[in-house]
Amino acid sequence: MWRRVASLSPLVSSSKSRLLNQVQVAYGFNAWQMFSTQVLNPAEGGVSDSRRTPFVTFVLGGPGSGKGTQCTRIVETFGFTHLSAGDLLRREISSNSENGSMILSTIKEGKIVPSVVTVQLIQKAIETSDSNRFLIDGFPRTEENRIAYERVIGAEPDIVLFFDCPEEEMVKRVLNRNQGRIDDNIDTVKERLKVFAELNLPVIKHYSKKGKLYKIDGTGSEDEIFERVRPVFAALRYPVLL
Ligand SMILES: Nc1ncnc2c1ncn2[C@@H]1O[C@H](COP(=O)(O)OP(=O)(O)OP(=O)(O)O)[C@@H](O)[C@H]1O
Ligand SMILES: Nc1ccn([C@@H]2O[C@H](COP(=O)(O)O)[C@@H](O)[C@H]2O)c(=O)n1
Ligand SMILES: [Mg+2]
Repeated sequence: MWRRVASLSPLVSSSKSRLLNQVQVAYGFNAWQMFSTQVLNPAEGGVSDSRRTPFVTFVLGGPGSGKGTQCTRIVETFGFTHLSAGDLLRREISSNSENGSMILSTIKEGKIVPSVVTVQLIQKAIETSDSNRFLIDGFPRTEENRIAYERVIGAEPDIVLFFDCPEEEMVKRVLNRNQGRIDDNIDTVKERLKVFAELNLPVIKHYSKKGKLYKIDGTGSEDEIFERVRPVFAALRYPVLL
């Protein structure tokens, strides 16, 4: 089960990552399936068939549309694990990783970090988590992000939330955020809005065509918005860890 993943030693855990990478490079294979059936074989006390893939929700919307705020509410009410792509990237900057300076300048400019970096961070966060239901916030930002994730993880998201909010309101929220983010300034926000329209809207359209998209009106108070989100999760059936 997923619990076993978290209890693996760092050594075994990184061997598992290497194995998944080798498998996907060599065979373009569904990495989750390989992991479940061969590394965590149910016969050896591993994950059961019904729970072998986590339930994944992508949470999308423009800068300041309220993704992070609503994810916190979903976590409190429905027990999901929140993975913010932006937070994972900011953590890389703070930990002085080899990609830190590239990530910093990309975020400052409001551009998109190469998928290979972001997908690897998400993959690691999922694999080292105890949870089997995730909110992946602020990802995928581009078609390149989406395709890289689906290739590496070997699965599509189960559902996609899109917080639809007018630009004027998003700019107001970002400029009032006051959390010391280097990208919360008018020049970067303008660029982020442009990037959102050009690169993220096609991803949203893709999932809409697939029938996976839940478009939520992102205006009004946080409570009002959450009351629009609640029925989406209340109606879901997802695996429960025993
Ligand atoms: N419904 C709302 N009304 C007013 N302010 C809000 C609302 N929802 C969130 N905010 C505030 O707006 C700011 C941006 O919200 P949040 O960080 O959740 O957006 P986000 O979509 O995650 O943005 P980003 O993509 O920049 O990370 C925060 O300061 C938050 O407290
Ligand atoms: N998939 C992603 C997500 C984020 N970024 C970069 O981080 C910035 C902040 O992201 P938030 O979700 O916290 O708003 C974003 O503007 C990008 O520069 C990314 O490259 N790829
Ligand atoms: Mg956010």
